[in-house]
Amino acid sequence: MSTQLQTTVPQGPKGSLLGGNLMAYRKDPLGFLTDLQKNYGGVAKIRFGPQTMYVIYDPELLKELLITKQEHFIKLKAFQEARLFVGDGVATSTGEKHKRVRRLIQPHFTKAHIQGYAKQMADIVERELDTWQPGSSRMLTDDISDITFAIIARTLFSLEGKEHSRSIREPYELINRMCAERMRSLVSVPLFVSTAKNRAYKSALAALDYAVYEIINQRKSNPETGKGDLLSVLMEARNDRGEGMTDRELRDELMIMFIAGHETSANALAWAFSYIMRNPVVERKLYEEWDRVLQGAAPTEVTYMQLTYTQNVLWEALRLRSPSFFTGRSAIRDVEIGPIKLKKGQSVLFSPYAIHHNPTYFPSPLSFRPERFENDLLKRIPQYAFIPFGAGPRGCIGNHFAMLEMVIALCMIGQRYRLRLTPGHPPIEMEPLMTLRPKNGIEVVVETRT
Ligand code: HEM
Repeated sequence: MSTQLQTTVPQGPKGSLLGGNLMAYRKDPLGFLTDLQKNYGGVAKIRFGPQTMYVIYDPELLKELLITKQEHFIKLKAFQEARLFVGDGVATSTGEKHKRVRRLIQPHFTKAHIQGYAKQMADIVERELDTWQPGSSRMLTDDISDITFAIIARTLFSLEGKEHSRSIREPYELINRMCAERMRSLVSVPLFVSTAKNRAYKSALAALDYAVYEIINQRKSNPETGKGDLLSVLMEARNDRGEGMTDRELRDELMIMFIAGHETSANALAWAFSYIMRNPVVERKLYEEWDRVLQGAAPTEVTYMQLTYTQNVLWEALRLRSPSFFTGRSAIRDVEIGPIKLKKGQSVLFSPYAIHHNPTYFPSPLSFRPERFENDLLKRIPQYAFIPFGAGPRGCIGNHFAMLEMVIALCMIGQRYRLRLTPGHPPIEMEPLMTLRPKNGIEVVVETRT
């Protein structure tokens, strides 16, 4: 496998006459993206229908794409499909609009600011755990999504209670599935055509809109609630002409925060537990660290720093099961990335999932070994060889937030309960939708930790 900056003209698998490589991708997206790296090295050329694209694995080429030449690109055109429901918020917008909103919300995501959320995060986890009964079985994936959703709702938007979680997460389930399906199709039936699927999709979209506009309207009638939170910052912001955001713009920013902010962390945590439950040695080391560092207390922004093994467990779960398993960029003008000569409009994909399976940087890539992150692994491998949160000006704004909440939730669940897969649980398979989630969820039996 190539680890040098690739200079030869990119090659790729031969596909079918009409669809190119799309069928192979649709059949097994993760296998397809991983095999390309094995077979073609640092960059591969593929074709989805009429569109020729490139998939980058080489860390140096990634640096060009995401950092040094990033101004020549916008977010992947295929994500237009996601725009139907997330709209034009910070994760999908381009140019000046993106820069303005990112600048506006960035202060809420600095390490220093995030630390102030630790107590609220811990309170939310505690409240959830109080409802768990030892000996009962639970759908862990749902519980964790409830926790990460409640954390976003409380810390960024000062919202309490579970009704927001239900009113947003339920319609999102269907939208997530359909959106992923539509993104993988060469041709989707336009939404204005009244098919049963389209009707279900549109009604889920309407439910999602209703829930988010309700939150905005409630805040408008009670502007004093949540002073200084992200919602108030968005509502008080004014552009150069002194104009505030429209309701639609507010809706788009809230939607992206709810979706990007809860699902990714929930999946990463669920994957982490799936590995811990199957690795008694890892579990013992975690217990040892929690007992030593926390001595029964909830993690805080201070003890977080000392929970290094816990962080490594999460890094390793993020490596093996990167929730954001693929993403990409589309060129807004002709541009070269290493050996790739891109025409305006052409797209480049990259897959954190596949990149993290490169044995050059991660020997025995399929093994769950948190210890590999010890002794500053991330300083010993190329900078863009490990990118669960992406990189550059379009990299994840919530990376510190996510790490803090995941450490807090992992510790607090594990301090109180030992989780076991329910007897006869089927193997946990991966389901690559908008993010990489455990297919059919993970059901566990909750045992009191002795
Ligand atoms: C384990 C958890 C998370 C993972 C793995 C993750 C991963 C990512 C990745 C890979 C990107 C960049 C996509 C690209 O380059 O095309 C991204 C962007 C983004 N993430 Fe996260 N994320 C996580 C948690 C969060 C949280 C907690 C929030 C908010 C509280 C958040 C908000 C965002 C936003 C707004 C963007 C778009 C940034 C922009 O385009 O300027 N993420 N995330």
